[in-house]
Amino acid sequence: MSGATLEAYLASRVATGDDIAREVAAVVQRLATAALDVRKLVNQGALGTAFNGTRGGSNSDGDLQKDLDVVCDGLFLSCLQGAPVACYASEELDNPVLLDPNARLAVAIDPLDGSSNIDTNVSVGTIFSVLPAVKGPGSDLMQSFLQAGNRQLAAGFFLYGPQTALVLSLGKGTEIFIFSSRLGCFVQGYKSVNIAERTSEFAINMSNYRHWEEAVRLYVDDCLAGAEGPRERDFNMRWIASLVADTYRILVRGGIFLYPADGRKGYSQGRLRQVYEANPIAFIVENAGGAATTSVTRILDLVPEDLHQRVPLIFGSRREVERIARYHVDPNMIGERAPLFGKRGLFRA
Ligand SMILES: O=P(O)(O)OC[C@H]1O[C@](O)(COP(=O)(O)O)[C@@H](O)[C@@H]1O
Ligand SMILES: [Mg+2]
Ligand SMILES: [Mg+2]
Repeated sequence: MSGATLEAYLASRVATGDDIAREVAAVVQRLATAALDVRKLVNQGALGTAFNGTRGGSNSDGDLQKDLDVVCDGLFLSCLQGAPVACYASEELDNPVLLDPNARLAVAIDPLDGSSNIDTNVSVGTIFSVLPAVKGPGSDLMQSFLQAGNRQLAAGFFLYGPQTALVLSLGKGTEIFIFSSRLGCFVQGYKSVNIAERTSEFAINMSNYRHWEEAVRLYVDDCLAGAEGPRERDFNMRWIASLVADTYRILVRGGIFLYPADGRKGYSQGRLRQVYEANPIAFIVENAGGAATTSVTRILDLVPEDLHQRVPLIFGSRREVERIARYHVDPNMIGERAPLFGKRGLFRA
């Protein structure tokens, strides 16, 4: 269904779905409307009022909050007033907010992902996850967000880049919509996304090399060794430091992304947050034929214990994700490099 507007796409999905599908579609529409307001703010750059400031505050994760982080959070929260959403959780808020106690959905958001990049005019985005709200005696708002990612009903992200895009999965495939300023709405830009199984491109923040565990270092060493190494081909590297932009690239041309745990203080579980970053990205990636793990465990099977919990995140081309798992569990992939070089060749992807 390439070329369909977001509205037509959602209507076609609602026609074959149930009531909850209709409610999810309504939420996506509202988020899309708020995203266009965010797009305007991002486009204004330093000429706008919400752009350059930092409130001097930090969110519950200790990250410095930019004014734009907080403004975007407010826009998404207010667009969900009156929507079929029971509760809202955000990177920028310590605790979830109650919206409609009778509603059946919960929405978790990273209102502005990659916000450390906004001053440098690099693409940033908004990541969202839609879950069934947990109801019942004794349940509190937090429980709706402490569900495994495999319970998600929908996930997506908006990318405010050279094109404003919406990447969306309702659980059967992943679609990319691009904002058409001519039509004033999102229009499907590609046929359903399918991440190439194999890749020769990796994305990782190389400056953390000395902090990684050995398995990650060896994997990257083997990529860097290129045609002369055990992979017998050259690898390219990209790191935008904006999860949404790195994910978009991988969806469009394949690749592998790693934000592993490392030895720095506060990074024993990596950097990215499970509920509103890793889970929605993993849902999108799996629905596009890729894989997402902590290195060995599937992200979508993990039950978060805390709203702002971090998790190591590795995702992208399926064969490459599987290969990285082997560096963590297969002794033949680790150990003395020289004698095992030939042996590791047995595992060439
Ligand atoms: O600066 P680092 O350590 O490379 O981390 C970059 C990562 O941090 C993030 O910016 C974290 O997201 P926020 O900007 O929402 O805090 C990701 O988008 C990106 O992948
Ligand atoms: Mg983020
Ligand atoms: Mg953010």
